[in-house]
Amino acid sequence: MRDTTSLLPLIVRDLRLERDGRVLLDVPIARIQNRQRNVILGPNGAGKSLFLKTCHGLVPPTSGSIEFTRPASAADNRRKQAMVFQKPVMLRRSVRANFMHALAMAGVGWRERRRIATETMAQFGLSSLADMPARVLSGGEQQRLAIARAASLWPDLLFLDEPTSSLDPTASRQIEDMLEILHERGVTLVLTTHDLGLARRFADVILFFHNGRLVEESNAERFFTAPQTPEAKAFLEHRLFW
Ligand SMILES: Nc1ncnc2c1ncn2[C@@H]1O[C@H](COP(=O)(O)OP(=O)(O)OP(=O)(O)O)[C@@H](O)[C@H]1O
Repeated sequence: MRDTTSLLPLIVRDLRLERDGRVLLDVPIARIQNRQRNVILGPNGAGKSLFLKTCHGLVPPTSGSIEFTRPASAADNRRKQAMVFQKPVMLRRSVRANFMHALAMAGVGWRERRRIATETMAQFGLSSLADMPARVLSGGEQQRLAIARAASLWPDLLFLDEPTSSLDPTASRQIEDMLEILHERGVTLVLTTHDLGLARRFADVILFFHNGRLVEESNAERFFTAPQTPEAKAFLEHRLFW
């Protein structure tokens, strides 16, 4: 049963990430609200992936804070947020075993692991692949497995780095359908993408980055119809380069 006590909103304040004298991230304030579909846009090298990894706790910032409004224990925090990487990491085992391993790592008992794995595979159309070695799946199937595996404990917050990159239109649509299911089940989503079609269809909120700076955080409809900054306007007109 999903725990309905959310950690969110997540508030980012005065976040800076510097490496070798270069400012890679500069985010005075950002808010990830409960149950929203947040899409991070920006040109190559804008800092989108770094922002995700920093919010997820994988990259420590140079300064600033990233805080959940309702802080939980460290163990709860780990269980309540998950991240799917651009290149999914698959164990050299079956699809089912990939689920079982992830659930074991999260401290779920054996009987419960089997039940959750079976249910999650059924929910996301992966049952017929259960005994296939995960490494031989197509790119689209691997991405579906990676998302379903991360979602199997129904985290509060799921970060996804370019979940549809290098997928064909059908596989991309399957991923989008999965994301809609997660949204409907109350998972807050934060994803990066270069697919403006996906962003227009899917996003509630856009966080637009340029040169490491969060230039605009806005309701998605407003972002696409009336961008507030010259950078966002240029980006939407395909005129913004690094
Ligand atoms: N560990 C690191 N150390 C130093 N610089 C880094 C590190 N990781 C990323 N960078 C630099 O930070 C900048 C932002 O990288 P990031 O991967 O976040 O961009 P992005 O917006 O996700 O780009 P893309 O759309 O091309 O994936 C880049 O200039 C990159 O070279």
